[in-house]
Amino acid sequence: MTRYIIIGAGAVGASLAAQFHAAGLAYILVGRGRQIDHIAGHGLSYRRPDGQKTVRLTTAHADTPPPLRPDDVLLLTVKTQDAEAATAFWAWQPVEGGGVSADLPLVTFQNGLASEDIALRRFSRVYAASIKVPARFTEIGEVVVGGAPQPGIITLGRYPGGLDPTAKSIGTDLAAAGYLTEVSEDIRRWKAAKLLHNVTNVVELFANVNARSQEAIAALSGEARVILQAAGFDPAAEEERRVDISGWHVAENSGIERGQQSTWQSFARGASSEVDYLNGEIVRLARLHGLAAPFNAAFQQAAALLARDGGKPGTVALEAVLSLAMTIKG
Ligand SMILES: NC(=O)C1=CN([C@@H]2O[C@H](COP(=O)(O)OP(=O)(O)OC[C@H]3O[C@@H](n4cnc5c(N)ncnc54)[C@H](OP(=O)(O)O)[C@@H]3O)[C@@H](O)[C@H]2O)C=CC1
Ligand SMILES: CC(C)(CO)C(=O)C(=O)O
Repeated sequence: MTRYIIIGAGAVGASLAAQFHAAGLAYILVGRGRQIDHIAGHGLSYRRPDGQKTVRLTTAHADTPPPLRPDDVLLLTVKTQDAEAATAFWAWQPVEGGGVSADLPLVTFQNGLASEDIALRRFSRVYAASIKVPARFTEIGEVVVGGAPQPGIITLGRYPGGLDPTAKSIGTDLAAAGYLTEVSEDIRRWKAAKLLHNVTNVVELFANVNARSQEAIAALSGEARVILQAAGFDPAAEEERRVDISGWHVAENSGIERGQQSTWQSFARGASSEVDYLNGEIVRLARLHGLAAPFNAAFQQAAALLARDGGKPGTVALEAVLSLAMTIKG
């Protein structure tokens, strides 16, 4: 039986572990700091629209990784800025019976386009997942997932392209764990499509009036689409989905608040920022292709300064960032 090593015990990783636990799939949740100590000692408080449970998960601390087996699959659920260190560590662990973990399958769950290439530097079999899972981790020991009736939607494929029996088998297990799951031969298109949304996460960091917030969202996403297409990406369209998601929604009063997506959560927790891999990915592609991405560059810069100064969401005005965009040339 496949055993899943889930690396990162935050919003996505701890909720995956709770879903695997309920489905009877074999897994170990590996985390660090107070979060994994709390989950190991007291269980995970897991809130879903139908109620809250304390789940006693199988855990390990990142400093004392479990011995790996040949049938393990690694699920990378850290943020992109931690993917380099995490894959450097996890690639070279011994595997029972011989070999190193770089030959085990590894699935990247990050938003953005960077983590697959980071993983491919060391892992020979990389699978990418594009996930729409409204999850929240802002309090130690607690994770909320507001998707209903299923926790969320996962699209998965071999990176950079294709499908193989391992991708299909991971997809089957994710479906058994309750996710609306689809496998894709061209996962890069789904990752690019998701980035069109995630470049707008950054808007939630700034104090705004609603009208200007919509203007910022449209500018960031529109600019990202132009740059991605110029860089050769062909973002997938929602209508291409083969899995029926028409009944899926984010439940009211589920603990998932509008305007508090994953980037906001990191700033609220005082954790590091993923913005350089979201808006920064668009800026990087623009520069590679001789184009300008002033909106993504301005929001990237404003978010970086907020992080540098330890600022909380809502302490800088959105108008100031929109004005900065008008001054940026490249
Ligand atoms: N939250 C959401 O709703 C969604 C998130 N995503 C994406 O999923 C990815 C994960 O996000 P999310 O779950 O929100 O992130 P979180 O910050 O909630 O969780 C990541 C966890 O990984 C831990 N971590 C970092 N490095 C290591 C390591 N080397 N070993 C063990 N643990 C480690 C972090 O610890 P520490 O706190 O100490 O840094 C943190 O607890 C991101 O790319 C995000 O954009 C996608 C869709 C939805
Ligand atoms: C799925 C979604 C939109 C959840 O809010 C997300 O990607 C995020 O929080 O970054």
